[in-house]
Amino acid sequence: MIKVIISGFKGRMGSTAVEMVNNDPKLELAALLDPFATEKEVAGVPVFNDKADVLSVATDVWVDFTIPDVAYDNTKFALENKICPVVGTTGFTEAQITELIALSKSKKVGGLIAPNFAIGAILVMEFAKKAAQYFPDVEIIELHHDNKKDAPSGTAIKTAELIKETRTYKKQGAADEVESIPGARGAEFDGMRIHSVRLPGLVAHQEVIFGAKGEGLTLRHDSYDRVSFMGGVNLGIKKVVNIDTLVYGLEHLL
Ligand SMILES: NC(=O)C1=CN([C@@H]2O[C@H](COP(=O)(O)OP(=O)(O)OC[C@H]3O[C@@H](n4cnc5c(N)ncnc54)[C@H](OP(=O)(O)O)[C@@H]3O)[C@@H](O)[C@H]2O)C=CC1
Ligand SMILES: O=C(O)C1=N[C@H](C(=O)O)C[C@H](O)C1
Repeated sequence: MIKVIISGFKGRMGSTAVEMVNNDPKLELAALLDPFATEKEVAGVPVFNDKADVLSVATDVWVDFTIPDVAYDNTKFALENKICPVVGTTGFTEAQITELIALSKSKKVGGLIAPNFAIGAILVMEFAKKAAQYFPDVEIIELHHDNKKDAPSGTAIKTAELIKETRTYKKQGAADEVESIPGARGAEFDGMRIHSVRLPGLVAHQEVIFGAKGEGLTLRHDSYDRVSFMGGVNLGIKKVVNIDTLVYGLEHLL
């Protein structure tokens, strides 16, 4: 039985993860964390407001769906206390990820930071990396619900990072292009462009559009429901307890 703590358990993803853990007989919900929670327990599971108090119960895996400002500290705290982090919260910097990987290696604790847990999103990233070898002109459009705090999405950043590995650098668009409204061409990452759409009704969606002479290629993934992320979270929880380093991206555990 793997004992799990869920940080951010009242949020959209945290509450879906609680349901997933409760429905898996191989997992046990051992603790819940939210600094603003007033209840002391939920169905017999202790609720903590302060992460230091989580250490009063035995836990193997720390699932984190909170906010960028606290997820880095939470992940560091979990690793330092030999709890394997499975982190979906986005907004980590490259330097933070590098530092956390080094910490995990020194502590010999497994972990996962995954900007996206949906298998279709992982496949789009992999296909995009492959396509960028042949199509250096690419724009990423990510579309999310209007309560999302970070932009661009963690998935869009990771997609751009993977594309960068195979794409020959190119500053896209006309050399003399002008933005008559600032931001019209989106964010620039290594010469390619990322656009963020926020609308009520959306969940999580991404298009990677490649263009070349006389042809185009569009890769699209849609998460219509947060249940789409739960297979990946479940797999992450079960895998991190058997590895001794933190990895960035679910693809490393598939
Ligand atoms: N990797 C993936 O596949 C996915 C990742 N995400 C990412 O997960 C994160 C959460 O998304 P979502 O669930 O939609 O957001 P929500 O705003 O619904 O949930 C975040 C929760 O964290 C709580 N919180 C704030 N501070 C703390 C803290 N210090 N400790 C514990 N909990 C805290 C918030 O409480 P309060 O509201 O009271 O402030 C809220 O309940 C985002 O970064 C998002 O990008 C989302 C979907 C999929
Ligand atoms: O905030 C969200 O909702 C999502 N966040 C992740 C991201 O930033 O990529 C994953 C998914 O897109 C949903």
